[in-house]
Amino acid sequence: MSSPSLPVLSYAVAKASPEQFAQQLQDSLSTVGFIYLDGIESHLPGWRSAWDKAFADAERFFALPQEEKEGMHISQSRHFRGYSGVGSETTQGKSDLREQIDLGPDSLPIVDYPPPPVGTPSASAIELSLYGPNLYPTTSLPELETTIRDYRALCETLANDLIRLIAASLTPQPELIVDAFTPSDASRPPYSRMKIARYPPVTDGREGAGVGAHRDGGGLTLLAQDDTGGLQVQAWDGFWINVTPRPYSLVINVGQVVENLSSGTYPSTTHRVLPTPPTATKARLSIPFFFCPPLDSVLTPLKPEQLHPELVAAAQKRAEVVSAVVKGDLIESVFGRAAWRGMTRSQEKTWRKWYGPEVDSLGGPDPKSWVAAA
Ligand SMILES: O=C(O)CCC(=O)C(=O)O
Ligand SMILES: [Fe+2]
Repeated sequence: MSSPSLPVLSYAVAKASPEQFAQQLQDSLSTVGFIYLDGIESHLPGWRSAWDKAFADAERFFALPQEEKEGMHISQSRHFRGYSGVGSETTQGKSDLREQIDLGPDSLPIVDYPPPPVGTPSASAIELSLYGPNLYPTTSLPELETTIRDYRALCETLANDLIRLIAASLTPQPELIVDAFTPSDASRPPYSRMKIARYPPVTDGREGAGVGAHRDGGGLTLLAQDDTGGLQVQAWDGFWINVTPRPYSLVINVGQVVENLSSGTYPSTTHRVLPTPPTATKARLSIPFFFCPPLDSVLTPLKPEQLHPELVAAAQKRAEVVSAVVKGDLIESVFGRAAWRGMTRSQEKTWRKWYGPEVDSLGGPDPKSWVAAA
């Protein structure tokens, strides 16, 4: 018996026949919640070379001496940008066995935090402090910055296209979804984060996952992975499906923003990354891009009468989903609140250094939302 796999959709079909593609999106996103997207290069020239460059430069970055990587450590950034070593990020309270660079839209900070005393005009919401500049290895690997910017720009183009197609597959009024991703003010861009991650072979007997079971908190995740494997998706019956690598294809899933906007029609599916085994000949590399709304975006779920009727009928017949992760742990009506909680709980040390419970009652660890990973 062959093992289950994810649906494979094609960007060429999205371009040539959007209605057929919308049907495929409905079928896959209302069930398993993850797809492969093939055929990107044909409609996004430069995709393969940007992919190759991103992975080659990622490998070079991680091969730098540890002190150089630590020189751009995330704890130096009150905007949570930069490098963190193996075991320092947590998912559901457990350390992840990967090292990574956290990146986001590269902008000037737009708020001071802690805010000036009450009554001063610039007092602002704490989650807006997620906007700020990225950290790059400017002396040891200066080309990484351009590589990341180029790769990121292609992901943005693709994600803007996909969110329109996903919106059209959900509702006759797609603008109700698309508008949530559209900034009302240029200083508050879509808060699309990105990571460059390396999962080394675990040779010291350390227990744990590459990344523990979780549901993504953003809008759409566009994941590029090398040929190692290790990503698994939890099907509705609880079984884990291996997401076998496909060269130059993205693995795409919806996060809790789209789950929320779609009133649960497209659920955010639980997934995890297994630790890279000690027998692996090299580390696994992956580059997830998390397409998100601006931090001040207010999310209004679609009402049943705004959805395509066939989706409502399908949802009524659906069985209960088995998952290792509590549902809706990052659903908030203002997107930035969820982004803040997600970021501060996975990088607690950086949160304590710059903010901490005295000034911030919203962030940090949130054990109430964890359940034991299955
Ligand atoms: O590295 C991967 O394959 C997936 C990582 C992931 O799920 C995440 O960072 O949210
Ligand atoms: Fe994820």
